[in-house]
Amino acid sequence: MKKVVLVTGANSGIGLALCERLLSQDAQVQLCLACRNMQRAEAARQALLVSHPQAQVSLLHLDVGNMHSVVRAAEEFKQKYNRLDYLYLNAGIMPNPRVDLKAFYKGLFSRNVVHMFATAEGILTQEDKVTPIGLQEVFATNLFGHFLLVRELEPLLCQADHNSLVIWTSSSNAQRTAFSLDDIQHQKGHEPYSSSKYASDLLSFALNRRYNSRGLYSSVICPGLVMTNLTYGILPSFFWTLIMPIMWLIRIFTNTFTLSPYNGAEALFWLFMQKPESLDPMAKYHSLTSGLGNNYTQPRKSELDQSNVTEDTPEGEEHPPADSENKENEAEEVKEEGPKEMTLDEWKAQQDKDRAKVEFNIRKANEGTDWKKGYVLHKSKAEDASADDAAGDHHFRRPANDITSQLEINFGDLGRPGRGRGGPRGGRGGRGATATRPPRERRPDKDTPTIGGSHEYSRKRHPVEPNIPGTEYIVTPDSGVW
Ligand SMILES: NC(=O)C1=CN([C@@H]2O[C@H](COP(=O)(O)OP(=O)(O)OC[C@H]3O[C@@H](n4cnc5c(N)ncnc54)[C@H](OP(=O)(O)O)[C@@H]3O)[C@@H](O)[C@H]2O)C=CC1
Ligand SMILES: CC(C)CCC[C@@H](C)[C@H]1CC[C@H]2C3=C(CC[C@]12C)[C@@]1(C)CCC(=O)[C@@H](C)[C@@H]1CC3
Repeated sequence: MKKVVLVTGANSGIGLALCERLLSQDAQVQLCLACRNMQRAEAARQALLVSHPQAQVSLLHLDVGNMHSVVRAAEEFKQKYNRLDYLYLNAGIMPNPRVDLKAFYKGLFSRNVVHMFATAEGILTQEDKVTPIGLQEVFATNLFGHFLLVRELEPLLCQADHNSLVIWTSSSNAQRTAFSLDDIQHQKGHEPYSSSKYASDLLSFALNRRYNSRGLYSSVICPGLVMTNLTYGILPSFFWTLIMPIMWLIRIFTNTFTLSPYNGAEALFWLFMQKPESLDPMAKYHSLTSGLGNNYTQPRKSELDQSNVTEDTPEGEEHPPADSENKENEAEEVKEEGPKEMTLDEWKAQQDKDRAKVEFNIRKANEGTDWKKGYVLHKSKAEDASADDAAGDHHFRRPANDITSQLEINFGDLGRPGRGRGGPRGGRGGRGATATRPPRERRPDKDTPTIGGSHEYSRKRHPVEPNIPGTEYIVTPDSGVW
């Protein structure tokens, strides 16, 4: 069966490099480039066809920051394809970035210098703006549009005969301190990028909890520091070229300086070759490049749980390069971690120790929430057919200082036009779920009848009550999300 892969933000940078690598790996793959600018998209398609003339590459017009566009694009995609194996949520923006030179200079002479270069923590700010429907642009683009896309493509992602993987291009810049449930779109602060990336990590965790039983898995990656249009927005490209020797030098100390889009796409590409059910829902998969230029992927404990962090950062579980060219990874390079990093194995061991504490920390999602402060992102006329995600809950051990326990993520079902969920049922076999994943169970089909063309968007923010039938995407400052 030919795999169908959808990549957002595929016309440049890491997204385009990923497409190139996917086609080199699997000539049969059906690739769909989802881009907001069709000229740039066509140029990317042509570039891919030069090196892979037989490739099946289609274009999809998608402005992921525009919710109308997302719904339209999803409909178009569903008309064209009847499956979706990999959904790469890669498009992202960092508008008007500024480096705080004072903090940078201070960081240079502190013991956190490597951590600073790996994460840009505390030295990078942005100026955000508001979209026509009243969302913050960074959150709309990096998070909401992608989440809506997942929901709209649910019938293709949740099919009985195969598992699917949603992959978020997150960042090591995702910081818990930048995210607040009291300011869910980071309207008040100056780190919307970091905040939105942290929120995508949270959302990926929630998607796993909700959807693993239906064959949909979600992972987050960090591509490292990569020279793309995004970084050329921070410093001009000639400056980056000028300091490239310094960057190579820094790479000896931090393997997060992947620098080229090819290297940055390593973890995205590596995930393409994994069984979705074998992945760790709490890990962030990092593209890393050693001082000698070798690529590899390493899962690290995500920022979702930063409690119990030690100063020492021994080497973590490390995966070999996804391509055959790079054969050796150096052991010494993993010492570069900053003080907040912890390897996955170390973290798992720590979590096992703290399990009793963890269980005390779980509280009801709805506790103490003020639903009057919520507002509707997207309304549909569909009935909310018992959006109960409790079934999968106990399979996911919650982190010790679990912020996800404070989130209510409303996964009210969308009414589905036409095809409906499922496909041929049963008969997969062979793929055993791992200890970190719930066993896949088929639920009775809860879809409501066709509602084609019935999506409505609220231009105003309406206060809402929780779980109102027919209300789909809810943002509440206190209780979370959608
Ligand atoms: N470069 C880096 O060092 C790092 C990047 N990342 C993440 O990697 C991802 C890819 O970025 P990168 O390749 O670096 O940068 P690029 O700017 O090269 O790529 C971003 C892509 O996203 C697209 N995009 C932006 N906004 C929208 C939108 N509203 N609708 C549809 N597409 C959109 C861009 O399209 P267009 O060409 O039309 O603008 C472009 O194709 C981002 O999510 C970024 O946050 C994470 C960590 C580090
Ligand atoms: C001499 C130098 C190399 C000067 C560069 C200083 C800064 C401009 C960079 C230091 C760390 C970099 C960094 C990012 C941007 C540029 C720096 C702040 C990112 C925030 C880019 C986007 C991401 O998502 C992160 C993973 C990057 C982390 C490191």
